[in-house]
Amino acid sequence: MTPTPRPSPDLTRETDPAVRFDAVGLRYGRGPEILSDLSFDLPSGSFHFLTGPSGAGKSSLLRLIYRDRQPSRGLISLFGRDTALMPREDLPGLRRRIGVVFQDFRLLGHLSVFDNVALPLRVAGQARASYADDVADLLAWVGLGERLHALPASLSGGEQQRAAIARAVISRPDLLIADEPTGNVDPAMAHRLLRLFVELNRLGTTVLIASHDITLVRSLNAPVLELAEGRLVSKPKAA
Ligand SMILES: Nc1ncnc2c1ncn2[C@@H]1O[C@H](COP(=O)(O)OP(=O)(O)OP(=O)(O)O)[C@@H](O)[C@H]1O
Repeated sequence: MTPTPRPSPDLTRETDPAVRFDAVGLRYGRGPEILSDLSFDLPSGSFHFLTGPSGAGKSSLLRLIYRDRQPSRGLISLFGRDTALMPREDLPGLRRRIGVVFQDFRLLGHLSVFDNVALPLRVAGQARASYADDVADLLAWVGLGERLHALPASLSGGEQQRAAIARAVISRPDLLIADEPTGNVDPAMAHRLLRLFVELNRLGTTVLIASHDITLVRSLNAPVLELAEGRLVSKPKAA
């Protein structure tokens, strides 16, 4: 992957974890608590998997990290800052530091694959000439070199997923969170995408990958956060 500049000034102290959950709980509306007593750190520069059966709360935990939801109780810090105390106007800057691969991809339907992937760089104010080659190279790497000008609706599910991954990693975010990022691709492509995440991590990005593909999870010797019925049943000793 071709390095591109980080999108925002990094005010994080080296000792701050990228993510800290302290006794976090979440309920949707008046429903039951679907995440309970979550306490863990993702140290800056670490690589973790998040596993658990369907419905265990993986997507909900990721939603809390990118602040799509606020916890019903407990504290969440990102890059050393308590998110509950963060002014609303700081939220876009925070989100620019986080690359997200959504389970439903969320590509913009009116933009080409190229323009979807280039979006984080455009938003960060970079000129097209400075990123065009990087975007094309990355898309070729994920097997979409022939689909640069296609609209998302004309892509298969696996192709959309790969475009979504390319968009999440293109700006080398400080933190990458990915929700079942290999759910729609064959095993060979899944391992290729995993290599991309490992390379991104090697370049300094903190990575959290939610997956219930145990074969994939075991293919790396990375620490695992395991959820069952909304509780962490195992977490790495250092966390
Ligand atoms: N918007 C919502 N409103 C109410 N309940 C929700 C909402 N989203 C998720 N839930 C409930 O929260 C629980 C956890 O769901 P979540 O999608 O986080 O699990 P998951 O581990 O990601 O599952 P999967 O692997 O199937 O994606 C489930 O019981 C689900 O029904």
